[in-house]
Amino acid sequence: MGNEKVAKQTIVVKLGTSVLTAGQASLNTAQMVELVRQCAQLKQAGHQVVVVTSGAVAAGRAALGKPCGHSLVEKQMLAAIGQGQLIHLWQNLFALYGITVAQMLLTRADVEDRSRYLTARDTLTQLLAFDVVPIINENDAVATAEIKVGDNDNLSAMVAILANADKLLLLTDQAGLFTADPRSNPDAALINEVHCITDELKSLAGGSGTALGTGGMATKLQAADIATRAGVEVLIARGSTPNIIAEALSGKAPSTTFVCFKAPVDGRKRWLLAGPKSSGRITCDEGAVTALCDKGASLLAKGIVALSGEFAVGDLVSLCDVNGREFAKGLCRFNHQELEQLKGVHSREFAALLGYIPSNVVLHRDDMVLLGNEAADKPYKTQKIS
Ligand SMILES: Nc1ncnc2c1ncn2[C@@H]1O[C@H](COP(=O)(O)OP(=O)(O)O)[C@@H](O)[C@H]1O
Ligand SMILES: N[C@@H](CCC(=O)OP(=O)(O)O)C(=O)O
Repeated sequence: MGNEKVAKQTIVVKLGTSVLTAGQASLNTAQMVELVRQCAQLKQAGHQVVVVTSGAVAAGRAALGKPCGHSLVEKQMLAAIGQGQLIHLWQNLFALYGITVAQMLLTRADVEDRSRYLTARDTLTQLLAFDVVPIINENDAVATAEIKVGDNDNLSAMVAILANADKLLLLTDQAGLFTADPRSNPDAALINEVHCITDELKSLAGGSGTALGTGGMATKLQAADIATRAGVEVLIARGSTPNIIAEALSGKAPSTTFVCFKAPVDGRKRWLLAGPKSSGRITCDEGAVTALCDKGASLLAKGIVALSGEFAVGDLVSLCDVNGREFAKGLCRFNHQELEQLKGVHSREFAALLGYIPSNVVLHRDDMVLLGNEAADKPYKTQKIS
């Protein structure tokens, strides 16, 4: 950080199991001490820090000392054992720097529901205002399949949106995203800058190469996709590199930066990006895509070509062009049965077809967020690292 004046930023630091265990079966305290020192340095430089921590399952496994953790319920039990140990450790380590920490355990349900999202956001904001470092993990012990995020990469993107963060730093056991998994491809090149998360890029990202990690690079790309769309810059870097937090943020260490071209979105539109899952898909004709993307219009039934999925009034749906590219999402004012009758139809015919007119538009502009994922000519740049 040096002594140079930097604008105060909110930085979310996600610490994967791979970093916290340094490749061993239990938490590596020396590594955690070093990461806390670096977070304290960030705060010293005037930034706000939020930590998204993995490692509860690893800590629980070591504490129990019996072979287990293959089934979901066993993993949940291990997380319940390990979470207490994990937060206790963070609390003691941050206390060495006079920093108070707070624990927040979240599931998808906490961000899906708008009022719960606002509560989590307000708590987080309040903690930061009081100079506390929030330490966040998924509430694994109670996270059923329906409500779990499932991996801390996606969770950290949601947290970055909740915290209105400037940057999300994903620290892992690799220097970033490579053109192939470096564990099995030693010639793989580091991708140092990503401009657009394309299907080609997604195909380069494999799962976790270890028994303890969840999701590998695939979930880190999903996280980068969500966070950059909300205006948060995302970096992936190796957590064990000396002074990595400052070095990655200043662009001095090898890393992958997901450049954010989108202006930050506000309020409800941030929640639309972080919170609800899409329940259906609406395919729009070319005219509708242009009207929505370039002219600030709302979606009319006339521009709908096809639909899929089952959704109720107020559910989140994805809007796609005729090539299947998702370009927006938002809250639909009709259910799927109604829309099946109304697609391609002018609103003046709604009353005759339905017997009532719930709304003249299918998706109002205010309830919609554009994803801005135009195909880029050069989606990424690679770099040789020694
Ligand atoms: N294209 C890729 N570039 C870098 N790492 C990759 C790639 N594909 C898969 N991986 C794997 O992703 C792993 C990191 O993810 P993960 O194990 O989930 O770590 P963490 O616990 O830090 O979230 C790496 O150890 C690597 O084996
Ligand atoms: N919530 C889990 C971690 C889940 C997860 O995504 O792990 P990782 O891929 O190591 O970041 C735990 O605390 O063990």
